[in-house]
Amino acid sequence: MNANSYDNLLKSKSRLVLLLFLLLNGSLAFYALLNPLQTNPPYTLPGIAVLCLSVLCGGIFFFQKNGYILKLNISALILGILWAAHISIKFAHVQSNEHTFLLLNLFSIFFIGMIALSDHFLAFCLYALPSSLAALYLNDLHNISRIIFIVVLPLVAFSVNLMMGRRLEHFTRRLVTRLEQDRERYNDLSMQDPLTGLLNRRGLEEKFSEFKTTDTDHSPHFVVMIDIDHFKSFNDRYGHQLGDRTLVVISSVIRDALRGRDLAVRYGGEEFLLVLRDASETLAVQLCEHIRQHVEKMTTDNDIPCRITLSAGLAPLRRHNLEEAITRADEALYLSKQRGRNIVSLAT
Ligand SMILES: Nc1nc2c(ncn2[C@@H]2O[C@H](COP(=O)(O)OP(=O)(O)OP(=O)(O)O)[C@@H](O)[C@H]2O)c(=O)[nH]1
Repeated sequence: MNANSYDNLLKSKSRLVLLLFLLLNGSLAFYALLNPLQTNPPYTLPGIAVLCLSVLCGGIFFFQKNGYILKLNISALILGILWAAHISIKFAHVQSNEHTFLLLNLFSIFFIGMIALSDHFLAFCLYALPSSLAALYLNDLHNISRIIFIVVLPLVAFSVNLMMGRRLEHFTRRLVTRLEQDRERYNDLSMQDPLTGLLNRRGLEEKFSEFKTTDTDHSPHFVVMIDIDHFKSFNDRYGHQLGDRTLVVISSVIRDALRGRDLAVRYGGEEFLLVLRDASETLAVQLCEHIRQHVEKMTTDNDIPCRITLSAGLAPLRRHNLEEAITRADEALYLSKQRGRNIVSLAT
């Protein structure tokens, strides 16, 4: 669930409202044909138009994907005018109980409006206004208090409902955005090594699978394994805390040396893995050498009490086969250790 899916939810709600509105109007028009309130004439042209329009628009809008609110407002206005015309034509032939006839018709219109358009104030007004005005005009303002009561009561309920709905929507939208941000933050944190801030193994998996799907060119990539030399003795001599500090400093040297597109991972305790993207062999070796020399030259400026070195092994990444490249880089790293450490070796 994210802000986008929340918007989609609101969109599908508007679609349902539009279809429900047309269904209710079509049903009322159909019922009025079968069982007219006033049988002379049994049906009117606007009444038939309401039925045909509701069925036709319902069928068309069912398959459309956008613009539901605009369609709802336009449908509300057209159907509202047609109902007003229907009421006026029928009223001309009413012999008795004119007031009841008008009130019952108005009641039907407001009933549909309240059910289908309770979240759409403009559509409700466009729909209900023509019949209300027609009823006031036809009634010579006789029953004005009743008609106003029928009109005003829903409007008050509407305003309260709308206000609550808006607040709820605002709150939900903020909540969804906040949850989405938190999810991203926790996702980032779960991919990060807390000590060094580099990616952890989960981060490597995630970023590497992204890289695999977006990598379209066939430039060479390299995988590098880096291991701090004699780190056990360092820890034993200077303590774990200083060992941790050294890991942090070396991590920042690595981070500074890499380009934005490369990946730096704390792969094990004192072991780092790099994925160098779009890098030639020369560039990959140069980058590793730069890191090695920088660490070697680190002095007490970095609070490191003695000279510390690291060894590295690198191997080309072929066909996105990370496991194979790691194995080969590991072998090259082993070679560097065997050759006396503080060396960068390329897999043969
Ligand atoms: N301070 C600190 N030490 C760590 C951490 N993770 C691993 N280590 C230490 O790193 C040392 C790794 O030692 P070894 O694997 O024996 O290797 P080494 O002493 O570096 O020797 P070579 O790799 O052969 O040069 C161990 O003593 C671990 O305790 C950490 O997060 N902080």
